Amino acid sequence: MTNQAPIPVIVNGAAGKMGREVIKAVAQAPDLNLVGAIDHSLEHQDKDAGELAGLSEPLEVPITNQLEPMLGYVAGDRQSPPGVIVDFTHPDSVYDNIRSAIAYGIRPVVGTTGLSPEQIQDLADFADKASTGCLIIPNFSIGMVLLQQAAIAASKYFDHVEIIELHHNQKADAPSGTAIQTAQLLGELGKTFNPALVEETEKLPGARGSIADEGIRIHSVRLPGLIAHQEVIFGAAGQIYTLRHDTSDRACYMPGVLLAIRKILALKSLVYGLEKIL
Ligand SMILES: NC(=O)C1=CN([C@@H]2O[C@H](COP(=O)(O)OP(=O)(O)OC[C@H]3O[C@@H](n4cnc5c(N)ncnc54)[C@H](OP(=O)(O)O)[C@@H]3O)[C@@H](O)[C@H]2O)C=CC1
Ligand SMILES: O=C(O)C1=N[C@H](C(=O)O)C[C@H](O)C1
Repeated sequence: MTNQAPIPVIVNGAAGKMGREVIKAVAQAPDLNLVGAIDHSLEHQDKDAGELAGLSEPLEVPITNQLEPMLGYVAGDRQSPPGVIVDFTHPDSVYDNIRSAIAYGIRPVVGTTGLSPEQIQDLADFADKASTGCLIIPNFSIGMVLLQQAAIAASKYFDHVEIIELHHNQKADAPSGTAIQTAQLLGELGKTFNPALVEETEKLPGARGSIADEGIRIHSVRLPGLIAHQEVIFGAAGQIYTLRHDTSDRACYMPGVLLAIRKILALKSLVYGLEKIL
C-alpha cells in the first residue's frame, strides 16, 4: 500500500441493487473514498448512503439526485487523485451520464448495460479526444470472463452454438449485455456459425431467439427467482458441450468493480470488457 491519497469515488444508481453493493465494497476499501452517492429517485434523497446500503454505521454521504454539481465538486478537488464515477443505473440514462462525467474529467466505470454499438463508438471518440479513461464492462465477474475464454477455445472446433441468458424479471434490457459481448467475442474469430440445414419457419415470432454476430442466436429468459445466468451451448454430430455460469450473490461483481476503479486512472481512452484489464 502506498501513501497516496485515496481515490474519490461517486456511485450513480446508489439505491439500486448493484449501487448498494458497490457502496459497501468502496466503503470497505482503504484506498478508496466514497465522496458522492447519486440516485434519481426522490424517495431516497438525503438518506445516508451507508445506511441505505445496509452498513451498521452511517458514511455521512447523503444521496443526491444532482449529478452535474457532484461531478463539478469532485473535479474541483485538486488535492486528491482524479475522481471515478461507478454507474449502475439504466440504459436510458447511462449514455448521458458517461458524457457528463468525461466532460468534467471524472473517469466512468460503467456496469450499466444496454448501450448501442453506435453509442459506445461515440463515447470512445469522446474519451479519446478528452484523453480520459472510460471502462465499459458488461460483466464484472471473473467466472464470466473464464466462460467466455472457454467458449472462444471451443468455437475453434464447433460450428454450431447458441446462447441462453437467464435473468431476474426486473431487468430492463434484453438480450443481456453479457450475451451480446459473448456473441461479439465469438463473432470476432472470423467464422460464421450455424449454417442453415433446412428452411426454418417461426410459427411464433421470436421462437428461435435473436440473431447476433455471425449467426449466433441469443435466447433471453426472465423469471423471479433468477439473478444472472448464462449458457453457451455448442453442438456437433453426436455431442453437446455446455458452458454455464451462475451468480447467486451480486457480491461476485465487486472484485471486478474495485479492480476497474483502481486501473482506470492509468487509462487515456475507452476500454470495453473486464478481460482487457485483468
Ligand atoms: N456489468 C455487470 O457486471 C452488471 C451489470 N448490471 C447492470 O447494471 C444496471 C443496474 O442494475 P441493477 O442495480 O440490478 O438495477 P436496479 O434497478 O436495482 O438499480 C438501478 C438504479 O438506477 C436508478 N435509475 C433507473 N432509471 C434511471 C434513470 N433513467 N436515470 C438515473 N437513474 C436511474 C434506479 O432508480 P429507481 O429504481 O428509483 O428507478 C436504481 O436506483 C443494469 O443495466 C444491469 O444490467 C447488473 C449487474 C452486474
Ligand atoms: O441486469 C443484471 O442483473 C445483469 N446485467 C448484466 C448484463 O446485462 O449482462 C450483467 C449480469 O448479467 C447481470
